[in-house]
Amino acid sequence: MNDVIRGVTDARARLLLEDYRAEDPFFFATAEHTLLARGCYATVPPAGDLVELSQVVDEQLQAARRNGHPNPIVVGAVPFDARRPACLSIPREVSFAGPLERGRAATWRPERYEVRPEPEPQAYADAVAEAVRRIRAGGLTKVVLARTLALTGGEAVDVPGLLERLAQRNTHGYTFAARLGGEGGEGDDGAAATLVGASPELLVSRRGLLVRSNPLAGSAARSGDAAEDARRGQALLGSAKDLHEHKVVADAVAAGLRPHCRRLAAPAAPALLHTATMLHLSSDIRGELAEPAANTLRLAASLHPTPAVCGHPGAAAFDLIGRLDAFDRGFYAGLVGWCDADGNGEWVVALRCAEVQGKRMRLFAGAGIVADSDPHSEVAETGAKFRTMLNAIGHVPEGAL
Ligand SMILES: C=C(O[C@@H]1C=C(C(=O)O)C=C[C@H]1O)C(=O)O
Repeated sequence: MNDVIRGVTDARARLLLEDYRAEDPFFFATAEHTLLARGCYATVPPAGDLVELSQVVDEQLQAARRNGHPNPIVVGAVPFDARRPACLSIPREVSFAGPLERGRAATWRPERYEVRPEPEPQAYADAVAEAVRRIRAGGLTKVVLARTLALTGGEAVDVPGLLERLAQRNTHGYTFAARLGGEGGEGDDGAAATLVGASPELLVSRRGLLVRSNPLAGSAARSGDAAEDARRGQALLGSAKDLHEHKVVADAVAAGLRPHCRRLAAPAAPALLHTATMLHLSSDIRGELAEPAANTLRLAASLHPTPAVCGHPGAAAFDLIGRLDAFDRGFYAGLVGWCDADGNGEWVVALRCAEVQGKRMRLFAGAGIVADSDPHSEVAETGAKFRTMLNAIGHVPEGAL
């Protein structure tokens, strides 16, 4: 078997992106490196929850190493409801390279899609209004509600092309493509689904004893004009509603990591993070792990789902999402990433993404709801969050989404 395992190779990031094919299990690009995984050495069996899954993953990685795999890593995606089966595997070969440079705008002929909001924007606004009523009645302080756009094209979506355009436009984020095989991954047309996106949000990374998380919450759409964006950024940094929405998340992440750490540093106030389409309040939280250090997926288990995608308190928010979200989140707002046999890795929150299957694509976007949220602003915010994917598809919607 060793002759088919190439292990870590050094390759230029652009070549990895050009090499990615729709049947590959995993592609992942960050501001620091690019990773392409090929083939399947082993699939990770399901586990009861994320803590158990982190143990199963570690056992599989140690076994692969004992059996001679030169560089076993686990790659893939975990659903929002982490008790449901994840889609994780150890690939046969993995290539790492440096970061991708921002690409030239490639010329391509955008596909035409029929676009259907699910639920309708007004139904989403009604769900937000209901969440605001429940928050004001007490029992919870924040819940994240989401909606989707269902797109149908004339032919199968060109996943490598879509990934390339996402990666070129989002070099500061985390661009990914994770093949969703097995349960839930095969649709009626027989094609396997792929989760494709460009997330701005790092759930957790570990390198040696260094741990990092970068929770986001509190958002504004970018305008296309630098002066106007500066004004919106200042407004966001001064907004009591958004600062509250953010603090709930930053505090929960610090509390989740602290028991694993010897030292932990969290900023007193958030900074602004710019994506190609959005502005977010961002907290860069860093720590040094206590030994024996937990592996990255175990750290993720202490954080997921954060109030950035669920709410606070977590159990009440999770329950309310089940009642008010009009669709099944599947892998949206779950985890995407990788980890190695030494416990290092990176898991990002599966946001600004779509599940692509044959001719169909489902885009997802959510927003944090607090006591003084306005339903129509949340429709606009989720509409703006769809732009990451819509821009990469080349779809210019007529009117508001
Ligand atoms: C839920 C999403 O985004 C999350 C929610 C945010 C907010 O409510 O301000 C900001 C960033 C993300 O943590 C999404 O993009 O779908």
